Amino acid sequence: MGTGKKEATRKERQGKVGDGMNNVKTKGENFYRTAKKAKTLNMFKDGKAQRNASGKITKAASYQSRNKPKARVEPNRKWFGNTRVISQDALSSFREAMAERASDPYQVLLKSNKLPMSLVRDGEGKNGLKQHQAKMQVESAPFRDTFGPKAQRKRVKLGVGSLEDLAGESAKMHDTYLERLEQAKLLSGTSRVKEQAGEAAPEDAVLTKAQEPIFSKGQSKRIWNELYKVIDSSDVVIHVLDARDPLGTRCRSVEKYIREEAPHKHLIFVLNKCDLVPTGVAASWVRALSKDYPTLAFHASITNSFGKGSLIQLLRQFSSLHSNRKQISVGFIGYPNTGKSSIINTLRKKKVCTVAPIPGETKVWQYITLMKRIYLIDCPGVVPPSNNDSPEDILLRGVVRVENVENPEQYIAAVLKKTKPSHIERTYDIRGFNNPTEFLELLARKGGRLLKGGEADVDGAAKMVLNDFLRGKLPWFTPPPVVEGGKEEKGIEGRQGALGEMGRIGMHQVEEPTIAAEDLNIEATDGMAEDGQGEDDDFEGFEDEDDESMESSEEEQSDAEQDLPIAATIGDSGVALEAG
Ligand SMILES: Nc1nc2c(ncn2[C@@H]2O[C@H](COP(=O)(O)OP(=O)(O)OP(=O)(O)O)[C@@H](O)[C@H]2O)c(=O)[nH]1
Repeated sequence: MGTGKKEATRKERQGKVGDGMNNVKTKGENFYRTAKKAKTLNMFKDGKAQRNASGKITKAASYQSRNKPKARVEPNRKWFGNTRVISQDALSSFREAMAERASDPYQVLLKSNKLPMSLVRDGEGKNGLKQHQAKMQVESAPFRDTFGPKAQRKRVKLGVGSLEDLAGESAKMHDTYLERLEQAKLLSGTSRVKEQAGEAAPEDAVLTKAQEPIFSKGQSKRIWNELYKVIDSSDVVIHVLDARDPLGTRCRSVEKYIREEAPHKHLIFVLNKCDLVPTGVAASWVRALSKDYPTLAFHASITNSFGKGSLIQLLRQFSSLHSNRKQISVGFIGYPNTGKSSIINTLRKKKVCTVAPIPGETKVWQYITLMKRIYLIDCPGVVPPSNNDSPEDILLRGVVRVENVENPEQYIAAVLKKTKPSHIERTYDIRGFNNPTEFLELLARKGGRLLKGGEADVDGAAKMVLNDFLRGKLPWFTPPPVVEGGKEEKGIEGRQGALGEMGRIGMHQVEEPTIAAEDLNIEATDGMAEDGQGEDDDFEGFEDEDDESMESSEEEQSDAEQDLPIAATIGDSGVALEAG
Protein backbone atom coordinates (compact mmCIF):
# COMPACT_ATOMS: atom_id res chain seq x y z
CA MET A 1 0.00 0.00 0.00
CA GLY A 2 1.35 3.36 -0.95
CA THR A 3 0.81 6.59 0.81
CA GLY A 4 -0.59 9.95 -0.02
CA LYS A 5 -0.99 10.91 -3.61
CA LYS A 6 0.29 7.59 -4.84
CA GLU A 7 -2.32 5.76 -2.82
CA ALA A 8 -5.04 8.08 -4.03
CA THR A 9 -4.01 7.50 -7.61
CA ARG A 10 -3.96 3.73 -7.06
CA LYS A 11 -7.46 3.78 -5.64
CA GLU A 12 -8.71 5.93 -8.43
CA ARG A 13 -7.10 3.65 -10.97
CA GLN A 14 -8.63 0.58 -9.40
CA GLY A 15 -12.06 2.20 -9.20
CA LYS A 16 -12.14 2.20 -5.46
CA VAL A 17 -13.22 5.77 -5.31
CA GLY A 18 -15.76 6.20 -2.59
CA ASP A 19 -16.04 7.19 1.05
CA GLY A 20 -12.70 5.67 1.84
CA MET A 21 -11.09 8.18 -0.43
CA ASN A 22 -11.80 10.96 1.99
CA ASN A 23 -9.70 9.29 4.63
CA VAL A 24 -6.58 9.32 2.53
CA LYS A 25 -4.33 12.10 3.61
CA THR A 26 -2.49 13.69 0.80
CA LYS A 27 0.94 15.25 1.25
CA GLY A 28 0.90 18.98 1.54
CA GLU A 29 -0.17 21.33 4.23
CA ASN A 30 -0.72 19.70 7.64
CA PHE A 31 0.46 16.33 6.37
CA TYR A 32 2.95 15.99 9.20
CA ARG A 33 2.27 16.90 12.80
CA THR A 34 4.27 19.82 13.95
CA ALA A 35 6.28 19.56 17.16
CA LYS A 36 3.83 21.92 18.78
CA LYS A 37 0.84 19.83 17.81
CA ALA A 38 2.53 16.62 18.96
CA LYS A 39 3.26 18.27 22.31
CA THR A 40 -0.34 19.30 22.79
CA LEU A 41 -1.61 15.82 21.91
CA ASN A 42 0.84 14.24 24.34
CA MET A 43 -0.33 16.58 27.04
CA PHE A 44 -3.89 15.40 26.61
CA LYS A 45 -2.76 11.81 26.68
CA ASP A 46 -1.19 12.34 30.10
CA GLY A 47 -4.48 11.60 31.85
CA LYS A 48 -7.62 13.32 32.93
CA ALA A 49 -8.21 15.34 36.05
CA GLN A 50 -9.57 13.41 39.03
CA ARG A 51 -12.92 14.56 40.31
CA ASN A 52 -14.90 13.75 43.45
CA ALA A 53 -18.48 12.55 43.53
CA SER A 54 -19.82 16.04 43.16
CA GLY A 55 -17.68 16.60 40.09
CA LYS A 56 -15.12 18.92 41.66
CA ILE A 57 -11.54 18.49 40.58
CA THR A 58 -9.50 16.89 43.37
CA LYS A 59 -6.36 16.38 41.36
CA ALA A 60 -5.75 18.40 38.28
CA ALA A 61 -4.55 16.80 35.11
CA SER A 62 -0.96 17.53 34.29
CA TYR A 63 -1.93 20.14 31.74
CA GLN A 64 -4.09 21.83 34.31
CA SER A 65 -1.46 21.85 37.02
CA ARG A 66 -0.19 25.15 38.30
CA ASN A 67 2.90 23.68 39.94
CA LYS A 68 6.15 24.77 38.42
CA PRO A 69 8.22 21.88 37.13
CA LYS A 70 11.75 21.50 38.50
CA ALA A 71 13.92 23.34 36.04
CA ARG A 72 16.95 21.13 36.20
CA VAL A 73 18.89 19.91 33.27
CA GLU A 74 19.92 16.37 33.72
CA PRO A 75 23.70 16.15 33.95
CA ASN A 76 25.36 14.23 31.20
CA ARG A 77 28.78 12.61 31.16
CA LYS A 78 29.21 13.73 27.58
CA TRP A 79 29.61 17.27 28.75
CA PHE A 80 32.98 16.32 30.11
CA GLY A 81 33.89 13.93 27.37
CA ASN A 82 36.30 16.26 25.64
CA THR A 83 37.99 17.88 28.59
CA ARG A 84 40.75 16.93 30.90
CA VAL A 85 41.62 18.32 34.22
CA ILE A 86 45.25 18.80 35.06
CA SER A 87 47.05 20.47 37.91
CA GLN A 88 48.59 23.90 37.60
CA ASP A 89 52.10 22.42 37.93
CA ALA A 90 51.47 19.96 35.17
CA LEU A 91 50.08 22.71 33.00
CA SER A 92 53.09 24.93 33.48
CA SER A 93 55.57 22.14 32.83
CA PHE A 94 53.66 21.25 29.66
CA ARG A 95 53.77 24.83 28.53
CA GLU A 96 57.48 25.13 29.25
CA ALA A 97 58.25 21.94 27.37
CA MET A 98 56.13 22.96 24.42
CA ALA A 99 57.44 26.51 24.33
CA GLU A 100 60.99 25.18 24.29
CA ARG A 101 60.23 22.96 21.34
CA ALA A 102 58.21 25.57 19.53
CA SER A 103 61.04 28.08 19.75
CA ASP A 104 63.68 25.66 18.52
CA PRO A 105 64.07 26.02 14.76
CA TYR A 106 65.23 22.41 14.57
CA GLN A 107 62.05 20.98 16.00
CA VAL A 108 58.76 20.79 14.28
CA LEU A 109 55.44 20.72 16.05
CA LEU A 110 53.18 18.21 14.44
CA LYS A 111 49.41 18.16 14.60
CA SER A 112 49.40 21.64 16.00
CA ASN A 113 45.71 22.00 15.28
CA LYS A 114 45.04 19.17 17.71
CA LEU A 115 47.14 20.70 20.45
CA PRO A 116 45.98 23.40 22.81
CA MET A 117 48.14 25.92 21.01
CA SER A 118 46.70 28.84 22.94
CA LEU A 119 48.58 27.41 25.90
CA VAL A 120 51.77 27.13 23.91
CA ARG A 121 51.55 30.49 22.23
CA ASP A 122 50.94 32.21 25.45
CA GLY A 123 51.31 35.94 25.09
CA GLU A 124 50.87 36.01 21.32
CA GLY A 125 47.15 36.00 20.93
CA LYS A 126 44.60 38.28 22.34
CA ASN A 127 42.16 35.66 23.48
CA GLY A 128 42.04 32.95 25.99
CA LEU A 129 44.78 32.54 28.46
CA LYS A 130 46.51 35.79 27.84
CA GLN A 131 43.41 37.79 28.38
CA HIS A 132 42.67 35.79 31.43
CA GLN A 133 46.17 36.30 32.75
CA ALA A 134 46.07 39.99 32.08
CA LYS A 135 42.84 40.15 33.99
CA MET A 136 44.31 38.17 36.83
CA GLN A 137 47.30 40.46 36.95
CA VAL A 138 45.13 43.53 37.18
CA GLU A 139 43.07 41.87 39.84
CA SER A 140 45.91 40.46 41.83
CA ALA A 141 48.56 43.21 41.64
CA PRO A 142 48.39 45.21 44.82
CA PHE A 143 47.77 48.92 44.62
CA ARG A 144 51.22 49.88 45.93
CA ASP A 145 52.96 47.88 43.19
CA THR A 146 50.86 49.48 40.52
CA PHE A 147 50.62 53.07 41.60
CA GLY A 148 52.31 55.26 44.19
CA PRO A 149 56.00 55.93 44.86
CA LYS A 150 57.04 52.27 44.99
CA ALA A 151 55.19 51.29 41.84
CA GLN A 152 56.99 48.58 39.90
CA ARG A 153 55.03 48.92 36.75
CA LYS A 154 56.59 50.69 33.83
CA ARG A 155 54.88 53.87 32.93
CA VAL A 156 54.57 55.31 29.48
CA LYS A 157 57.31 57.82 28.83
CA LEU A 158 55.50 60.80 27.46
CA GLY A 159 58.25 63.34 27.97
CA VAL A 160 55.67 66.01 28.65
CA GLY A 161 54.00 67.18 31.78
CA SER A 162 50.59 68.22 30.59
CA LEU A 163 48.16 67.82 27.76
CA GLU A 164 49.00 71.29 26.38
CA ASP A 165 52.69 70.35 26.27
CA LEU A 166 51.83 67.18 24.43
CA ALA A 167 49.79 69.08 21.85
CA GLY A 168 52.61 71.61 21.39
CA GLU A 169 55.15 68.81 21.02
CA SER A 170 53.21 67.08 18.27
CA ALA A 171 52.73 70.37 16.38
CA LYS A 172 56.51 70.92 16.59
CA MET A 173 57.21 67.41 15.33
CA HIS A 174 54.88 67.97 12.41
CA ASP A 175 56.68 71.20 11.48
CA THR A 176 60.05 69.45 11.61
CA TYR A 177 58.72 66.71 9.43
CA LEU A 178 57.47 69.15 6.80
CA GLU A 179 60.81 70.92 6.88
CA ARG A 180 62.69 67.69 6.26
CA LEU A 181 60.30 66.85 3.47
CA GLU A 182 60.95 70.19 1.81
CA GLN A 183 64.69 69.70 2.21
CA ALA A 184 64.57 66.27 0.66
CA LYS A 185 62.65 67.64 -2.30
CA LEU A 186 65.16 70.41 -2.81
CA LEU A 187 68.14 68.10 -2.54
CA SER A 188 66.94 65.38 -4.80
CA GLY A 189 64.47 66.97 -7.12
CA THR A 190 63.06 63.49 -7.54
CA SER A 191 61.17 63.09 -4.34
CA ARG A 192 58.14 60.88 -4.79
CA VAL A 193 55.89 63.58 -3.41
CA LYS A 194 52.99 64.25 -5.71
CA GLU A 195 53.34 67.84 -6.57
CA GLN A 196 50.73 68.26 -9.22
CA ALA A 197 48.70 71.31 -8.51
CA GLY A 198 46.43 70.74 -5.61
CA GLU A 199 46.61 66.99 -5.92
CA ALA A 200 48.32 66.32 -2.69
CA ALA A 201 48.96 68.68 0.10
CA PRO A 202 52.41 68.44 1.70
CA GLU A 203 50.70 66.90 4.71
CA ASP A 204 49.81 63.84 2.63
CA ALA A 205 53.35 63.35 1.47
CA VAL A 206 55.67 60.68 2.73
CA LEU A 207 59.30 61.35 3.36
CA THR A 208 61.18 58.91 1.25
CA LYS A 209 64.74 58.67 0.21
CA ALA A 210 65.39 59.92 -3.27
CA GLN A 211 66.70 57.19 -5.48
CA GLU A 212 66.69 56.12 -9.08
CA PRO A 213 63.68 53.95 -9.95
CA ILE A 214 65.94 51.04 -10.90
CA PHE A 215 66.92 50.74 -7.25
CA SER A 216 63.35 49.79 -6.44
CA LYS A 217 63.61 46.55 -8.40
CA GLY A 218 62.03 43.56 -6.73
CA GLN A 219 59.79 45.79 -4.66
CA SER A 220 56.86 46.08 -7.01
CA LYS A 221 53.40 45.00 -5.99
CA ARG A 222 53.39 42.41 -8.74
CA ILE A 223 56.55 40.74 -7.46
CA TRP A 224 55.29 40.74 -3.88
CA ASN A 225 52.02 39.24 -4.99
CA GLU A 226 54.00 36.48 -6.65
CA LEU A 227 55.90 35.99 -3.39
CA TYR A 228 52.72 35.70 -1.35
CA LYS A 229 51.32 33.23 -3.86
CA VAL A 230 54.45 31.11 -3.46
CA ILE A 231 54.40 31.31 0.33
CA ASP A 232 50.70 30.46 0.43
CA SER A 233 51.19 27.42 -1.76
CA SER A 234 54.29 26.11 0.00
CA ASP A 235 54.62 23.81 2.97
CA VAL A 236 58.35 24.36 3.13
CA VAL A 237 59.83 27.74 2.28
CA ILE A 238 63.49 27.81 1.31
CA HIS A 239 65.05 31.20 1.73
CA VAL A 240 68.04 31.37 -0.60
CA LEU A 241 70.88 33.59 0.63
CA ASP A 242 74.04 34.65 -1.12
CA ALA A 243 76.98 33.22 0.84
CA ARG A 244 78.98 36.37 0.12
CA ASP A 245 76.47 38.60 1.89
CA PRO A 246 73.98 36.46 3.81
CA LEU A 247 72.65 39.26 5.99
CA GLY A 248 72.31 41.65 3.08
CA THR A 249 70.24 39.14 1.14
CA ARG A 250 68.11 38.13 4.11
CA CYS A 251 64.47 39.25 3.98
CA ARG A 252 63.60 39.63 7.62
CA SER A 253 60.14 40.97 6.88
CA VAL A 254 59.30 37.78 5.01
CA GLU A 255 60.65 35.70 7.89
CA LYS A 256 58.51 37.69 10.28
CA TYR A 257 55.49 37.25 8.05
CA ILE A 258 55.96 33.49 7.97
CA ARG A 259 56.62 33.30 11.69
CA GLU A 260 53.51 35.25 12.54
CA GLU A 261 51.04 34.50 9.79
CA ALA A 262 51.99 30.98 8.78
CA PRO A 263 53.85 29.35 11.67
CA HIS A 264 52.97 25.89 10.36
CA LYS A 265 55.18 26.39 7.32
CA HIS A 266 58.79 25.31 7.65
CA LEU A 267 61.37 27.91 6.80
CA ILE A 268 64.93 26.94 6.05
CA PHE A 269 67.93 28.88 4.78
CA VAL A 270 70.07 27.77 1.91
CA LEU A 271 73.41 29.53 1.70
CA ASN A 272 74.05 29.41 -2.02
CA LYS A 273 77.20 30.27 -3.97
CA CYS A 274 79.36 28.71 -1.27
CA ASP A 275 81.98 28.05 -3.89
CA LEU A 276 82.68 31.78 -3.98
CA VAL A 277 83.70 32.08 -0.32
CA PRO A 278 86.33 30.31 1.76
CA THR A 279 85.15 27.12 3.45
CA GLY A 280 85.66 28.49 6.96
CA VAL A 281 83.58 31.57 6.20
CA ALA A 282 80.71 29.50 4.81
CA ALA A 283 80.85 27.22 7.86
CA SER A 284 80.79 30.17 10.25
CA TRP A 285 77.83 31.70 8.45
CA VAL A 286 76.01 28.39 8.54
CA ARG A 287 76.64 28.19 12.27
CA ALA A 288 75.48 31.74 12.81
CA LEU A 289 72.32 31.41 10.72
CA SER A 290 71.47 27.99 12.13
CA LYS A 291 70.57 29.66 15.38
CA ASP A 292 67.53 31.15 13.67
CA TYR A 293 66.59 28.54 11.09
CA PRO A 294 68.07 25.29 9.80
CA THR A 295 70.73 26.28 7.30
CA LEU A 296 72.36 24.40 4.48
CA ALA A 297 75.44 25.29 2.51
CA PHE A 298 74.95 24.90 -1.23
CA HIS A 299 76.67 25.31 -4.53
CA ALA A 300 74.29 25.25 -7.44
CA SER A 301 75.69 23.52 -10.47
CA ILE A 302 74.21 20.81 -12.62
CA THR A 303 77.49 18.99 -13.00
CA ASN A 304 79.44 19.80 -9.86
CA SER A 305 77.05 20.67 -7.08
CA PHE A 306 77.52 20.75 -3.36
CA GLY A 307 74.87 20.14 -0.72
CA LYS A 308 72.36 18.63 -3.12
CA GLY A 309 72.11 15.33 -1.25
CA SER A 310 71.53 17.08 2.06
CA LEU A 311 68.85 19.30 0.62
CA ILE A 312 67.03 16.39 -0.97
CA GLN A 313 67.26 14.44 2.27
CA LEU A 314 65.83 17.36 4.17
CA LEU A 315 62.97 17.71 1.71
CA ARG A 316 62.21 14.03 2.00
CA GLN A 317 62.13 14.38 5.76
CA PHE A 318 59.61 17.15 5.43
CA SER A 319 57.64 15.06 3.00
CA SER A 320 57.52 12.16 5.46
CA LEU A 321 56.51 14.58 8.20
CA HIS A 322 53.46 15.31 6.12
CA SER A 323 52.89 11.73 5.16
CA ASN A 324 49.15 12.23 5.25
CA ARG A 325 49.42 14.60 2.28
CA LYS A 326 49.63 13.58 -1.31
CA GLN A 327 52.55 15.89 -1.91
CA ILE A 328 54.34 18.80 -0.37
CA SER A 329 55.35 22.01 -2.12
CA VAL A 330 58.67 23.67 -1.55
CA GLY A 331 58.90 27.38 -2.39
CA PHE A 332 62.21 29.06 -3.17
CA ILE A 333 62.31 32.70 -2.18
CA GLY A 334 65.04 35.29 -1.79
CA TYR A 335 66.73 38.28 -3.31
CA PRO A 336 67.06 38.43 -7.10
CA ASN A 337 70.05 36.62 -8.54
CA THR A 338 70.81 34.57 -5.44
CA GLY A 339 70.45 31.38 -7.46
CA LYS A 340 66.93 30.13 -6.73
CA SER A 341 66.39 28.86 -10.25
CA SER A 342 69.90 27.40 -10.32
CA ILE A 343 69.18 25.37 -7.18
CA ILE A 344 66.02 23.96 -8.76
CA ASN A 345 67.98 23.06 -11.89
CA THR A 346 70.62 21.42 -9.71
CA LEU A 347 68.02 19.37 -7.88
CA ARG A 348 66.41 18.30 -11.14
CA LYS A 349 69.80 17.76 -12.75
CA LYS A 350 68.62 19.54 -15.86
CA LYS A 351 67.69 23.00 -17.04
CA VAL A 352 64.06 23.38 -16.07
CA CYS A 353 64.17 27.05 -15.06
CA THR A 354 65.81 29.85 -16.95
CA VAL A 355 68.97 31.04 -15.29
CA ALA A 356 70.88 34.21 -16.10
CA PRO A 357 73.61 36.24 -14.46
CA ILE A 358 71.22 39.19 -14.39
CA PRO A 359 68.61 39.85 -11.73
CA GLY A 360 64.91 39.59 -12.51
CA GLU A 361 65.23 36.64 -14.86
CA THR A 362 62.38 34.81 -13.17
CA LYS A 363 59.25 36.82 -13.83
CA VAL A 364 56.43 34.65 -12.52
CA TRP A 365 56.13 31.72 -10.17
CA GLN A 366 56.61 28.31 -11.64
CA TYR A 367 55.85 24.77 -10.48
CA ILE A 368 58.39 22.02 -11.02
CA THR A 369 57.96 18.39 -10.04
CA LEU A 370 60.99 17.08 -8.20
CA MET A 371 59.43 13.70 -7.43
CA LYS A 372 55.94 12.36 -7.01
CA ARG A 373 55.60 13.73 -3.53
CA ILE A 374 57.69 16.88 -3.74
CA TYR A 375 56.92 19.90 -5.92
CA LEU A 376 59.22 22.88 -6.18
CA ILE A 377 58.08 26.44 -6.79
CA ASP A 378 60.38 29.06 -8.25
CA CYS A 379 59.63 32.63 -7.28
CA PRO A 380 60.85 35.93 -8.73
CA GLY A 381 63.45 37.66 -6.56
CA VAL A 382 62.01 40.00 -3.98
CA VAL A 383 63.59 42.92 -2.18
CA PRO A 384 62.09 44.13 1.07
CA PRO A 385 61.86 47.93 0.87
CA SER A 386 64.08 49.58 3.40
CA ASN A 387 64.91 53.20 3.94
CA ASN A 388 68.29 52.26 5.39
CA ASP A 389 69.61 50.68 2.23
CA SER A 390 71.62 53.00 0.05
CA PRO A 391 71.68 52.53 -3.74
CA GLU A 392 75.24 51.29 -3.25
CA ASP A 393 74.06 48.49 -0.93
CA ILE A 394 71.27 47.56 -3.30
CA LEU A 395 73.56 47.49 -6.33
CA LEU A 396 76.23 45.40 -4.63
CA ARG A 397 73.65 42.80 -3.60
CA GLY A 398 73.01 42.16 -7.26
CA VAL A 399 69.47 43.48 -7.29
CA VAL A 400 70.00 45.91 -10.15
CA ARG A 401 71.10 45.25 -13.70
CA VAL A 402 74.46 46.94 -14.03
CA GLU A 403 73.86 48.13 -17.58
CA ASN A 404 70.98 50.28 -16.35
CA VAL A 405 72.98 52.08 -13.70
CA GLU A 406 73.89 55.68 -14.36
CA ASN A 407 77.41 56.77 -13.47
CA PRO A 408 78.56 53.32 -12.37
CA GLU A 409 81.97 54.73 -11.40
CA GLN A 410 80.47 56.16 -8.23
CA TYR A 411 80.05 52.65 -6.83
CA ILE A 412 83.60 51.49 -7.49
CA ALA A 413 84.86 52.90 -4.19
CA ALA A 414 82.50 50.51 -2.39
CA VAL A 415 83.70 47.61 -4.53
CA LEU A 416 87.30 48.41 -3.69
CA LYS A 417 86.38 48.62 -0.03
CA LYS A 418 84.75 45.21 -0.03
CA THR A 419 87.48 43.50 -2.01
CA LYS A 420 91.03 42.88 -0.86
CA PRO A 421 93.56 44.99 -2.83
CA SER A 422 95.61 41.89 -3.51
CA HIS A 423 92.61 40.25 -5.18
CA ILE A 424 92.05 43.31 -7.34
CA GLU A 425 95.68 43.31 -8.33
CA ARG A 426 95.65 39.62 -9.08
CA THR A 427 92.41 39.72 -11.06
CA TYR A 428 93.24 42.72 -13.24
CA ASP A 429 97.00 42.76 -12.96
CA ILE A 430 96.92 46.41 -12.02
CA ARG A 431 98.75 48.04 -9.16
CA GLY A 432 99.78 51.47 -8.00
CA PHE A 433 96.44 53.28 -8.08
CA ASN A 434 95.47 55.70 -5.34
CA ASN A 435 91.76 56.15 -5.87
CA PRO A 436 88.86 54.53 -7.71
CA THR A 437 89.07 56.91 -10.68
CA GLU A 438 92.74 56.16 -11.17
CA PHE A 439 92.00 52.46 -10.93
CA LEU A 440 89.28 52.70 -13.58
CA GLU A 441 91.47 54.71 -15.92
CA LEU A 442 94.31 52.24 -15.61
CA LEU A 443 91.93 49.36 -16.19
CA ALA A 444 90.29 50.99 -19.21
CA ARG A 445 93.64 51.77 -20.81
CA LYS A 446 94.93 48.28 -20.11
CA GLY A 447 91.92 46.73 -21.77
CA GLY A 448 92.00 49.18 -24.65
CA ARG A 449 88.69 50.73 -23.66
CA LEU A 450 89.13 54.19 -25.06
CA LEU A 451 86.65 56.78 -26.16
CA LYS A 452 87.00 59.31 -28.94
CA GLY A 453 90.11 61.42 -28.43
CA GLY A 454 91.91 58.69 -26.51
CA GLU A 455 89.99 59.27 -23.30
CA ALA A 456 89.63 56.22 -21.04
CA ASP A 457 86.16 54.69 -21.00
CA VAL A 458 85.74 54.88 -17.24
CA ASP A 459 82.05 54.13 -17.48
CA GLY A 460 82.53 50.88 -19.36
CA ALA A 461 85.37 49.79 -17.09
CA ALA A 462 83.24 50.49 -14.02
CA LYS A 463 80.40 48.35 -15.40
CA MET A 464 82.86 45.57 -16.07
CA VAL A 465 84.22 45.73 -12.51
CA LEU A 466 80.71 45.71 -11.08
CA ASN A 467 79.76 42.69 -13.16
CA ASP A 468 82.94 40.88 -12.12
CA PHE A 469 82.16 41.71 -8.52
CA LEU A 470 78.64 40.35 -8.74
CA ARG A 471 79.35 37.32 -10.88
CA GLY A 472 82.13 35.95 -8.71
CA LYS A 473 85.18 36.88 -10.74
CA LEU A 474 86.34 39.23 -8.00
CA PRO A 475 86.52 37.32 -4.72
CA TRP A 476 84.87 38.97 -1.76
CA PHE A 477 82.72 38.04 1.20
CA THR A 478 81.17 39.57 4.28
CA PRO A 479 82.99 38.43 7.40
CA PRO A 480 80.82 36.24 9.60
CA PRO A 481 79.85 37.56 13.03
CA VAL A 482 82.55 37.04 15.64
CA VAL A 483 81.38 34.92 18.50
CA GLU A 484 82.40 36.28 21.86
CA GLY A 485 85.40 34.58 23.44
CA GLY A 486 86.28 33.11 20.07
CA LYS A 487 84.23 30.02 20.95
CA GLU A 488 80.93 28.90 19.63
CA GLU A 489 77.93 29.64 21.68
CA LYS A 490 76.18 26.65 23.19
CA GLY A 491 72.49 26.63 22.41
CA ILE A 492 72.54 24.64 19.21
CA GLU A 493 74.93 22.08 20.52
CA GLY A 494 75.74 19.23 18.30
CA ARG A 495 74.35 21.09 15.35
CA GLN A 496 77.35 23.08 14.40
CA GLY A 497 78.96 21.63 11.43
CA ALA A 498 81.94 22.64 9.50
CA LEU A 499 82.37 22.24 5.83
CA GLY A 500 84.01 18.95 5.42
CA GLU A 501 82.32 17.30 8.36
CA MET A 502 79.12 15.79 7.22
CA GLY A 503 76.41 15.14 9.67
CA ARG A 504 73.63 12.82 8.71
CA ILE A 505 70.39 14.66 8.74
CA GLY A 506 67.89 12.42 10.31
CA MET A 507 64.70 13.04 12.13
CA HIS A 508 64.42 11.59 15.53
CA GLN A 509 61.91 11.98 18.23
CA VAL A 510 62.20 14.19 21.15
CA GLU A 511 60.86 13.15 24.48
CA GLU A 512 57.25 13.86 24.72
CA PRO A 513 56.13 16.70 26.90
CA THR A 514 55.83 15.89 30.53
CA ILE A 515 52.10 15.84 30.64
CA ALA A 516 49.19 14.88 28.59
CA ALA A 517 51.26 12.90 26.20
CA GLU A 518 48.83 10.02 26.04
CA ASP A 519 45.89 12.31 26.15
CA LEU A 520 47.11 14.07 23.08
CA ASN A 521 48.24 11.00 21.22
CA ILE A 522 51.79 12.08 21.15
CA GLU A 523 53.72 9.03 22.13
CA ALA A 524 57.12 9.01 20.59
CA THR A 525 57.38 6.44 17.89
CA ASP A 526 59.91 5.78 15.28
CA GLY A 527 57.74 7.13 12.56
CA MET A 528 60.43 9.35 11.19
CA ALA A 529 62.93 6.76 10.10
CA GLU A 530 64.84 8.05 7.17
CA ASP A 531 66.43 6.44 4.28
CA GLY A 532 69.56 8.25 3.33
CA GLN A 533 69.96 9.89 0.01
CA GLY A 534 73.51 10.43 -1.00
CA GLU A 535 75.02 13.13 -3.10
CA ASP A 536 75.33 10.83 -6.04
CA ASP A 537 71.66 9.97 -6.31
CA ASP A 538 70.71 8.97 -9.75
CA PHE A 539 67.82 11.25 -9.89
CA GLU A 540 66.12 9.92 -12.95
CA GLY A 541 65.86 6.43 -11.51
CA PHE A 542 65.20 7.91 -8.17
CA GLU A 543 61.64 8.87 -8.95
CA ASP A 544 60.36 5.34 -9.32
CA GLU A 545 62.51 3.52 -6.83
CA ASP A 546 62.35 5.96 -4.08
CA ASP A 547 58.78 6.79 -4.45
CA GLU A 548 57.97 3.17 -4.05
CA SER A 549 60.02 2.89 -0.95
CA MET A 550 58.46 6.06 0.27
CA GLU A 551 55.00 4.73 -0.34
CA SER A 552 55.68 1.53 1.55
CA SER A 553 57.06 3.46 4.44
CA GLU A 554 54.00 5.64 4.25
CA GLU A 555 51.79 2.61 4.64
CA GLU A 556 53.70 1.59 7.71
CA GLN A 557 53.39 5.04 9.01
CA SER A 558 49.71 5.35 8.39
CA ASP A 559 49.05 2.78 11.11
CA ALA A 560 51.24 4.61 13.46
CA GLU A 561 49.87 7.94 12.42
CA GLN A 562 47.99 8.34 15.60
CA ASP A 563 51.21 8.00 17.44
CA LEU A 564 53.28 10.43 15.47
CA PRO A 565 55.37 12.51 17.80
CA ILE A 566 54.25 16.05 18.18
CA ALA A 567 57.73 17.31 17.71
CA ALA A 568 60.44 16.04 15.48
CA THR A 569 63.99 17.21 15.39
CA ILE A 570 65.65 18.04 12.15
CA GLY A 571 69.01 16.46 12.13
CA ASP A 572 71.34 15.28 14.82
CA SER A 573 74.04 17.32 13.35
CA GLY A 574 71.42 19.82 12.34
CA VAL A 575 73.48 21.92 10.07
CA ALA A 576 73.28 20.10 6.89
CA LEU A 577 76.78 20.36 5.73
CA GLU A 578 78.27 17.86 3.54
CA ALA A 579 81.73 16.68 2.75
CA GLY A 580 83.04 18.76 -0.10
N1 LIG B 1 79.38 30.61 -8.63
C1 LIG B 1 78.11 30.31 -8.45
N2 LIG B 1 77.19 30.95 -9.21
C2 LIG B 1 75.90 30.63 -9.02
C3 LIG B 1 75.48 29.69 -8.06
N3 LIG B 1 74.14 29.61 -8.10
C4 LIG B 1 73.73 30.46 -9.06
N4 LIG B 1 74.78 31.08 -9.62
C5 LIG B 1 74.75 32.08 -10.69
O1 LIG B 1 73.95 33.16 -10.24
C6 LIG B 1 73.27 33.71 -11.34
C7 LIG B 1 71.82 33.86 -11.00
O2 LIG B 1 71.21 32.62 -10.88
P1 LIG B 1 69.63 32.41 -11.01
O3 LIG B 1 69.36 30.99 -10.69
O4 LIG B 1 69.12 32.97 -12.28
O5 LIG B 1 69.14 33.32 -9.81
P2 LIG B 1 67.64 33.61 -9.37
O6 LIG B 1 67.68 33.75 -7.89
O7 LIG B 1 66.71 32.61 -9.93
O8 LIG B 1 67.43 35.02 -10.00
P3 LIG B 1 66.05 35.76 -10.37
O9 LIG B 1 65.58 35.12 -11.61
O10 LIG B 1 66.45 37.17 -10.53
O11 LIG B 1 65.14 35.54 -9.22
C8 LIG B 1 73.50 32.77 -12.53
O12 LIG B 1 74.45 33.39 -13.36
C9 LIG B 1 74.05 31.53 -11.92
O13 LIG B 1 74.99 30.93 -12.77
C10 LIG B 1 76.48 29.06 -7.26
O14 LIG B 1 76.22 28.24 -6.39
N5 LIG B 1 77.77 29.42 -7.50
